[in-house]
Amino acid sequence: MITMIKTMSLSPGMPQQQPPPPPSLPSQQLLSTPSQPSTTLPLRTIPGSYGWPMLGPISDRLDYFWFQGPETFFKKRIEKHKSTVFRTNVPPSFPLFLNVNPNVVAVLDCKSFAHVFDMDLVEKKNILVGDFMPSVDFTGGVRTCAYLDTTEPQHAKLKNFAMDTLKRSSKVWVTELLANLDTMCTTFETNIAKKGTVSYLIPLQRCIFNFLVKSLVGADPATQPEIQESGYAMLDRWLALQLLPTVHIGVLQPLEELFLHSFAYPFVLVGGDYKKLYDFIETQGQEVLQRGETEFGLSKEDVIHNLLFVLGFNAFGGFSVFLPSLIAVIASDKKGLQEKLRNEVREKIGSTSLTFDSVTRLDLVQSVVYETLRVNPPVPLVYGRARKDFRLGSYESEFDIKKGEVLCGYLKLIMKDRKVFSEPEVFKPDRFVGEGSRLLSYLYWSNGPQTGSPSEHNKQCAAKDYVVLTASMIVAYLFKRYDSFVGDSSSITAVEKAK
Ligand code: HEM
Repeated sequence: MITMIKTMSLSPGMPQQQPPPPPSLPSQQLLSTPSQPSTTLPLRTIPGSYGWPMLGPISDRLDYFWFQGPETFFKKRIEKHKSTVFRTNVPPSFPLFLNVNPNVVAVLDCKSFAHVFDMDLVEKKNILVGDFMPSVDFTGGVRTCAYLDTTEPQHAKLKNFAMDTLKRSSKVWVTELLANLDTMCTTFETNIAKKGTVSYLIPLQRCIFNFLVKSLVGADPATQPEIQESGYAMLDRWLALQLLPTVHIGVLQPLEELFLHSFAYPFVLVGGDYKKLYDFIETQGQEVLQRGETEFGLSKEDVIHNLLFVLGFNAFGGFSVFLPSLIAVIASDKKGLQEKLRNEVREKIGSTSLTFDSVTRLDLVQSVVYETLRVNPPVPLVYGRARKDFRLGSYESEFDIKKGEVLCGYLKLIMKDRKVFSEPEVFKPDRFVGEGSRLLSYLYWSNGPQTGSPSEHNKQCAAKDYVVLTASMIVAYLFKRYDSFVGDSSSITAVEKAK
């Protein structure tokens, strides 16, 4: 099986593996363990403020969603405060989010953000998308794994269940992924021949949905035509209603502000869809349900709601955002990247079949996947709440953090940290090849370093390695099938089949 997938257990409360010093940092600036502050850095009051009650949060919200957009919002404040650590508000906020506290301490460099991985310092209860939490009605009244802190006993059970489900699914995962890629490519080849340009977003989502349901649930969507036909769209609607108050769309202002960011939409609008998906898993996922109940001591309801969350939110949601950005990087290339990828795939894989082991030999393919995750992290914001008072260090200063304060990391800027990544704004396909693999300690897309190991004692993505291997396999598949292809993040305009 996959040699990369390790489940090294850390003892409870033990800080996560610390990253080595960034390659471009002089030795006197080595990263100290977050919980052991360096003695040489000056103590500074955290710059920035939350502004007047109500007015501060509204003004920040309008900047974030409308006038600046998230990336400029954070960049401008780094410049203003001359610090990668500062106080600000993040949406959602007033008027109709009265119980949500928008105040956060932004941590926007690799060193200060790494404190969020230290479960001694940071609590992760109900903080997946910030202080705002979508109603538990969306998950059958159950707080699913991603909303649980590591100190809650249910977290260990559910995380172990998720990792076990992934491990067991790995054989089916590959065959199902490849079979569904065949179907998807055949569909859009036919459509390109007819229409010239095709949008691949729906075929791609169908492909992701089918292979994930077969792999994670062990069920065939084809047994229920409505699930096969519309299961992916049901998940899209369910995801959208939960996340709308926090997501920047940037095309409909000011309507977006009034109708999408001002209140939370009720579950009832997608209740029918959710019930259909729940019933499908209950009737078709007997084996995985039984394992959850007998081996992990979970109730049937906990298993189904958590499976649906892992399937729909973590896996389907994550891949639906990530894969179009990966395809866009490759399909829009004009600098010879396709040729290099094609050569690597054909030299190292040739006509042999694709396996998780064989794609780990594709250094450039994997580096392109890592670089896409660095430049376009699919989950851009990660939060944590201080478990106790502690001192947090950036490269230049230290700051006192008080128990209960929320730390907010915007990964798109964190992984462009100049002290770690040279020419951070540039997409360098081979950044992580050879010596560059040292940088994997600073690739944080999974809520932990790429060199770390997800476990019940931390909150790192259970599928950290599966995501990279799956994406690498898709790239390898495309270059076995095509000599080249042209397109962007939503459509393909031309494909040249392998000769
Ligand atoms: C491109 C795809 C994916 C991305 C970008 C992604 C990203 C993430 C991130 C950032 C977190 C941490 C969130 C936080 O605590 O702030 C997370 C957690 C998690 N992910 Fe993924 N994920 C992906 C795919 C998957 C898949 C395929 C699975 C399937 C099992 C999965 C299972 C989980 C679970 C169970 C957690 C919760 C971990 C915990 O509570 O300790 N993810 N994911």
